[in-house]
Amino acid sequence: MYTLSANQYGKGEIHLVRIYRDTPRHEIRDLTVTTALRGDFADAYLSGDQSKVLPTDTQKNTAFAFAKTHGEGAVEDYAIALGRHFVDSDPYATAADIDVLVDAWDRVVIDGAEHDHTWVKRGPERRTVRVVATGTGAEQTVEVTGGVVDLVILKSTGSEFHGFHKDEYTTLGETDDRILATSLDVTWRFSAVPADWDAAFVTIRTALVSTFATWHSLALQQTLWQMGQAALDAVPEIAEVKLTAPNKHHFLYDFTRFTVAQPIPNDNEVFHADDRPYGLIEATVSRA
Ligand SMILES: O=c1[nH]c(=O)c2[nH]c(=O)[nH]c2[nH]1
Repeated sequence: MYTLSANQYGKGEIHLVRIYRDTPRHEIRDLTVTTALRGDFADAYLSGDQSKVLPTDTQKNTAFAFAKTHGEGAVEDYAIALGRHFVDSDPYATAADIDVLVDAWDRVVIDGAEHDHTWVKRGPERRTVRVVATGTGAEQTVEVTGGVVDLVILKSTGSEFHGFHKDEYTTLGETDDRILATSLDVTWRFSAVPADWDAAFVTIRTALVSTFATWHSLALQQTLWQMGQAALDAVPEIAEVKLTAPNKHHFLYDFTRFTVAQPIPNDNEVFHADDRPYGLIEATVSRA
């Protein structure tokens, strides 16, 4: 009467910190890893037979072990090794999804000199890596998606919004000068392996941020379209960019309602930063 249409299982948000301490100047890598296996696991649900289930606890242990044994390259290399390991070694897994959130730490600077082993967490922005490893041997495919979440960005001018469609419920005023602010979640799908995963991330992030800053915006929609194109221009190894952008509205505070003797001017200087609701603007930009 019913069918188990889909299932997957794994460990959520394995928070692991790897310190590289081969020299007095240590390095830190702060990862939050989520694993998910797909494959011949229906019995675990349908009859309660767990004989094919590699425990999520084991998946967690493997994530920690690989931080040491496969942690020398980029985060992408680590995630690829972990994903491949699960599909190569688990006879019941046909696919493994590895999602990684990377927290950045900035080195403490004392009297102009970077400290060797102390950092301050940057946040909230985090780099993301998603690896989907499917199949084994010659049939194996590995898809890599890079990205960034919670990239909060604001420009105080260079943004307009007017000429929009209006109906009997429209109250929004037109503007040729407003704050444009968002918290970007962006992913980009790799169609080829870049020479340097870290350099690809920096190049794409720079393209996104500088386009947001320099493009004179007629709407957040138009800005996203420009940012997506800039990312594709910057790194040939990516095939598609998905952008999700809440429009973090900043409303000019209305001082004209006050009965003060001297009217208080507000020439785009004082805003109410409204956290919700927000416009939610999304776009996927692909190579034609
Ligand atoms: O850039 C914008 N796009 C919209 O679709 C929209 N709608 C709205 O009320 N403000 C804005 N701003």
